[in-house]
Amino acid sequence: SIYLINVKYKNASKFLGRKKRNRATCIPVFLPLTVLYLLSVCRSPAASVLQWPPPLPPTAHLWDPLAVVLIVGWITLQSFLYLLPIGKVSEGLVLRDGSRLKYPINGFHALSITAVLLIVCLWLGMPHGYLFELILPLAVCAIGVSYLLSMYLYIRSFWAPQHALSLGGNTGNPLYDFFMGRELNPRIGDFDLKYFCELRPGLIGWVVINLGMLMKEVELRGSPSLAMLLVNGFQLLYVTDALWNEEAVLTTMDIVHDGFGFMLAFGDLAWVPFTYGLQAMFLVVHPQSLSTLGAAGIILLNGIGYYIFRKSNSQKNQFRRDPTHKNLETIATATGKHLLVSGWWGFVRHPNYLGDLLMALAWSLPCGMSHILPYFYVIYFTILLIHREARDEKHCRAKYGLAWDTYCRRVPYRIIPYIY
Ligand SMILES: NC(=O)C1=CN([C@@H]2O[C@H](COP(=O)(O)OP(=O)(O)OC[C@H]3O[C@@H](n4cnc5c(N)ncnc54)[C@H](OP(=O)(O)O)[C@@H]3O)[C@@H](O)[C@H]2O)C=CC1
Ligand SMILES: CC(C)=CCC[C@@H](C)[C@H]1CC=C2C3=C(CC[C@@]21C)[C@@]1(C)CC[C@H](O)C(C)(C)[C@@H]1CC3
Repeated sequence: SIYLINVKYKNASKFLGRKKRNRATCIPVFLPLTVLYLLSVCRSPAASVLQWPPPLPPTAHLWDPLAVVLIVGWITLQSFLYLLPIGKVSEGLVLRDGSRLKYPINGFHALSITAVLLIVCLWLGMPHGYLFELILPLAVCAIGVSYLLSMYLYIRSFWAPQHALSLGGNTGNPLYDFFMGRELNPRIGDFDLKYFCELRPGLIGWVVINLGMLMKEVELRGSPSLAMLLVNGFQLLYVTDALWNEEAVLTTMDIVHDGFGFMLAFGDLAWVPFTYGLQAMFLVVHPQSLSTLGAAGIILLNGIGYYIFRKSNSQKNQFRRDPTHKNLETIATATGKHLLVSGWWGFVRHPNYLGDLLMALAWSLPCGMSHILPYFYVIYFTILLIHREARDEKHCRAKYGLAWDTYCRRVPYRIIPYIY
């Protein structure tokens, strides 16, 4: 059947829609430009995405050798921390050839050591707020690294055995495959490139950049604003949670199904660190005053979102690791696996997405209602999760057949109860 799957995907390029091909050609150009555009608009006084002409920076502002040193140094530091023999080692899901890969679970250690190093550097007088000035060259450099990495990944995939290739990124159409990623789990020795990029340099880099924006605000106004503290606190909680629960990432779609290509390399190394924290950068140039009551409401919203996100993700992970763990109602599927139909997964079909979206909204609200730009993350994330939900639904219907249809009848709403 694996042979048939491979034949099917070899022929797929013939049938790959023109729309999909065009999208795969445009996105590697369009998305990096979007990052630079958003950063430039965010720093401009008007911060309006509709202003014409757009506030494009002169090319000289896009390049700084210091940015190259910082990005290369940062990735080297995170690689070194990844390789430290601390924490446990966990096994991923069973692969098509029946084997299971081993992954180090030391992300939280990496975050803690990075935090200590950062505190020492700040204590020694490092001007961390300078990240605000350097943000465009840093983004350009991170985009460059993600291009180089994706090209390396694409080329090396031709030496990978058939069973190590992803199904979705193996169509024979070079641009589409470059974008989606041909190889599923590219490794250099034991170093897993996809797993490393997904959780380390970009995710930790995101909160380090946020801290830089907070320091810049202190430089400009003497102390951090309540809005800035909330944005930094919420996003730090999100990143800490991801690294504390690092093992759970081994069962996400990206690790299990998706190849490692431009989409994930760029997403992990450039998109996440430079667009997920736009709110903090916005606050440096556009300070907001926030009432105590307003702040309390936003903290409550983030708390509810986080509770739903964490509880639902943990419930599914525990259930997948030990199906007898709790007395939850389930339905049997032909694969031998069960689907939860009670608890969080009986509330909506993607309770974890609902929690994530509530948090996303709470990250933007401290920036006030005057601009759309700080709401970029909520808008993008809603689109991403709707698309992701549809993709997952397709996978699950193909895998579980009638049992999935029964689940959908029992739990009719996808993400938001009574709405979607
Ligand atoms: N901040 C960001 O940029 C992003 C964050 N995320 C977050 O990452 C997390 C993981 O998301 P993602 O990987 O997309 O998907 P999920 O963690 O929701 O996993 C979907 C899988 O869960 C299993 N499943 C679905 N329904 C049930 C059920 N009723 N009972 C038991 N198992 C079920 C199925 O896999 P199987 O049956 O094979 O186990 C399905 O393929 C989410 O919290 C999401 O919000 C995701 C993308 C981007
Ligand atoms: C526009 C573009 C290039 C999109 C690429 C999508 C990626 C940015 C996201 C796909 C899935 C992701 C996940 C996280 C970060 C964003 C990407 C890489 C994640 C690591 C964030 C923290 C969460 O707790 C998580 C571990 C569940 C999550 C996993 C998926």
